[in-house]
Amino acid sequence: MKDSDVEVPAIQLRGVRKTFRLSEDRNAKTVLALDGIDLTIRKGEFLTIIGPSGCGKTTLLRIMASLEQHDEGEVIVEGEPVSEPGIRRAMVFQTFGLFPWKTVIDNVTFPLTVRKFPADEARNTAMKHIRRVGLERFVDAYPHQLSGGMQQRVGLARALSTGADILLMDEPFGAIDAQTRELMQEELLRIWDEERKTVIFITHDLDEAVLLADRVLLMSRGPGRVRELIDVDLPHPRFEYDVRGHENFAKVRGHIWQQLRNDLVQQREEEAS
Ligand SMILES: Nc1ncnc2c1ncn2[C@@H]1O[C@H](COP(=O)(O)OP(=O)(O)OP(=O)(O)O)[C@@H](O)[C@H]1O
Repeated sequence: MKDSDVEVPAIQLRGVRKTFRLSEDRNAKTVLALDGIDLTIRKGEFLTIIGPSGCGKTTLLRIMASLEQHDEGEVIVEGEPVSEPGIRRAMVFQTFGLFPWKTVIDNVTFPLTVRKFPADEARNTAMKHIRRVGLERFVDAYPHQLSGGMQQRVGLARALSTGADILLMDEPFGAIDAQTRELMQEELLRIWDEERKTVIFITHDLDEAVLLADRVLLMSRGPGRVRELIDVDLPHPRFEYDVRGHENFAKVRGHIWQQLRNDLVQQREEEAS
């Protein structure tokens, strides 16, 4: 086998450690948010991240996006060590991250305009993705005129428009009502099925973590570490098939819940003592 036959992973983390200082003061208290994270994410993989509140999920994702600097270790994107945000990675935030003073089309074209795309090309690319998420009737609307689910569709269209092949999603459906959330999950799975982008997706929702993922990264209670990587053996395309009724769904869900529950019980006991 030649070296070129070996697929380069989308993202590799080696020994990543991150400490936060709670104020500018050199003697201020510190929080160890992540410790010794080793992780390889395959190209085209859908990885969900779940773990107790405060275990470092967002910090980990922001480090993968180079929006946060790590203290130790290496972040390698498509074979290259990185320290700054780049066009191969796009973030989608829980709070949508839209400019309230810009229309839908201007929000979606924004990252392309910043990169000096010709106006026509930026608009055509943006329109293609706005159509894809079903918002063509709302191109001239402002974010406050849209529901939460629609605003998150704009966030998704913007991330897709950048052409990034790695989507870093921080609880993107966390602020959306339960039914819209199911629709958004279907839409995301459909897009993923068509384009096979690498998706790294934080969630607090156990069902969502299992439903969407090829693999679930279960993190341990702070300082954040990789507790377990769990393969999800469920058929595709999942949006056309009710995987919630599949025996593997219950098995994987039950296993993750057991681990999370242990962490929560332990935390309660420590707080009480
Ligand atoms: N800018 C910051 N300054 C100081 N401490 C921080 C900062 N950002 C995160 N932390 C701390 O780092 C730890 C990990 O935080 P992080 O937000 O990554 O966790 P999380 O798993 O995403 O949490 P949640 O599930 O509640 O969203 C927490 O103890 C948090 O208080």
